[in-house]
Amino acid sequence: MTAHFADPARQPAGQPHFHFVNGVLHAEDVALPALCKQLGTPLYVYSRAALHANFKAYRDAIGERDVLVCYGMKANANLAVLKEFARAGAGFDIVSGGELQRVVAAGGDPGKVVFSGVGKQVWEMEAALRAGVKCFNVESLPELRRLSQVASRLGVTAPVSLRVNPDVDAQTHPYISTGLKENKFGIAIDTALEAYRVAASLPGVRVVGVDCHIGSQITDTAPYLDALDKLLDLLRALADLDISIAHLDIGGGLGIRYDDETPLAPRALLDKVFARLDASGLPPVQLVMEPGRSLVGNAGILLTRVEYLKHTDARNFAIVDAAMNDLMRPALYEAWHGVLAVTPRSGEALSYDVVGPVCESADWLARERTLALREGDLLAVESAGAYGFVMASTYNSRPRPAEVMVDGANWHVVRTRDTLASLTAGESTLP
Ligand SMILES: Cc1ncc(COP(=O)(O)O)c(C=O)c1O
Ligand SMILES: N[C@@H](CCCC[NH3+])C(=O)O
Repeated sequence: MTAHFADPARQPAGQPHFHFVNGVLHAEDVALPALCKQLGTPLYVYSRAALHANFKAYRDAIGERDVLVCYGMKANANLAVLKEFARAGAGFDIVSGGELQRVVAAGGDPGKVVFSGVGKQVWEMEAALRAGVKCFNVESLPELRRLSQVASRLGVTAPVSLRVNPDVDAQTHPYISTGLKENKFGIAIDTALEAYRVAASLPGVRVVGVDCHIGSQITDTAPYLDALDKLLDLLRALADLDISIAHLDIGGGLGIRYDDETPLAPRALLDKVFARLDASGLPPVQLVMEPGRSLVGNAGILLTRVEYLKHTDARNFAIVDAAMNDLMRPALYEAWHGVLAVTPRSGEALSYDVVGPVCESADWLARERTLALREGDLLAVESAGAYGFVMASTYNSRPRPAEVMVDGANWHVVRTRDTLASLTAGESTLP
């Protein structure tokens, strides 16, 4: 198929499976206007081929090394997405009992699940122990003690890593940095050895690994390597205490291209990590990774239709039918997402703020974008596959959008739009 880019300067950013064919945006071989006609908007569209291409980038970088990729499923927890990664052999990084339930429902192997999160509840520990997860990434001493008690009561021992907070600056948005000592995550690196001693002494847990995750949307290898050096020192100290470690988990966080960022390719990071491990003089350990965004972010877009064009003295607004409740990242982090006309038109282009119908001034998807628009036009919000639908809410009593997976020339609705009835389900009024 020949792809004709309406505006070669503005192809979908880093999204090879979304492309213009004869001036119309396609997902793989599916023309998006026809899809919207059938399913309505707003609509999340994922490319199956893109998911697999992203996973393959990890596999190719891993080669023959012993690395388990545990998909950080908080980025996109749709069952169809999980199933693709489960079939490809991925494990999962979960942060709740609900995520565990989804992994099982998607056919994932609990034996390849690592359980992260600072606030694990007793029922979640019990469910994970019963399912037989690979490891609990424990984030505090109180959690460690609780886990030991819960496991002892069930007559099992819980496999644990301690999530170490290495106090490195991941140079990312402050809301998505997790490896600084002022962040709530993990156990401070300078107290980690003592925490491992405690772990080794507790009856209900058994130490299997060391874990770390420093943040998200990281585009440089340096913070990872700074953290790794600290973890390797810890491994040496643990070896001196005869505490043996089977795996080292370096977390996720690899950044993607939203605008003009250079993404952090798995190979660029892993080649350097392997070199450090090989030079460390330590016995070989399995490496675990927890990538989320880099597996799904550029495998998805959000389609929306222009309801109104509103021109004021100060601004031109394209008021669209998607809003901050559907894609929260711009409102929450002032995140930049590309916006493309699905069928770009010639004519006068104006600078538009693309905004939704929600009653908040933070309800914008993009600002000051040069677009030639008419009412009824379709827009694609790029790089919406990660932290898109999963963070959607029904604020303003808006049904959450449907999700569709495109596979070549076929597509499948992998989650239907919320019904209006579902918006009042479970509520009752006083007599
Ligand atoms: C513990 C943990 N692992 C993995 C991830 C996935 O991160 P990312 O989507 O940036 O790869 C996150 C989110 O930042 C996380 O908190
Ligand atoms: N929700 C964030 C990422 C959070 C990472 C989870 N620890 C985002 O959209 O960028």
